[in-house]
Amino acid sequence: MEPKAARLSRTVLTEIILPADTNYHNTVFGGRVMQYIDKVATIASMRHCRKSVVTASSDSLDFFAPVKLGEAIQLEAFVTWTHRSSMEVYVKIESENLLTGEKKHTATSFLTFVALDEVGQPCPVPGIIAETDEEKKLFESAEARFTARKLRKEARL
Ligand SMILES: CC(=O)SCCNC(=O)CCNC(=O)[C@H](O)C(C)(C)COP(=O)(O)OP(=O)(O)OC[C@H]1O[C@@H](n2cnc3c(N)ncnc32)[C@H](O)[C@@H]1OP(=O)(O)O
Repeated sequence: MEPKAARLSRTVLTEIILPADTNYHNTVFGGRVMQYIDKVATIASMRHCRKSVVTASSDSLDFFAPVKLGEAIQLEAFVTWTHRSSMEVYVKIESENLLTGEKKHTATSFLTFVALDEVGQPCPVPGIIAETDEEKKLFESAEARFTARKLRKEARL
């Protein structure tokens, strides 16, 4: 199977934060951000493998700054690395004050998706070609994160 460029999986999701998305601080619910993350990362992983996928795991989600009511939230995702059937997806999240244009780095997350065949079994996915400095840095460090996840899974059994 031919490897594919990471850029081909790049996916951007932009939303405006409305009252129904907020907590009593008038900032976005963490759970809503997690929903957006899963959505954008699902699309990125499906763009890479062109198969059905499931979310296998989500690593730690680090919030650096809140997103306020009326601001835009933008999530950018791409596949950083693959193993046999699994794909690591990196998601970078920014907020934007739509009146001033000020942008803030809000959160980052790593998730793992697994491609499934027609009978729901994990199936092979293409490798990744990392081109930009960011893609190369994440590609080179991905195997260590994969190993850490495996150890975490084994420790849970
Ligand atoms: C679309 C949605 O809404 S998804 C909703 C939420 N997600 C789900 O319901 C998924 C539930 N989990 C599952 O279906 C299964 O555990 C699967 C498909 C993720 C893995 O199935 P398993 O029987 O464990 O398969 P297997 O041991 O062969 O592993 C398959 C791959 O999954 C990876 N994997 C399995 N569990 C995890 C995990 N917790 N974290 C990261 N990767 C994992 C393995 O490393 C392996 O990767 P590789 O093929 O690249 O080496």
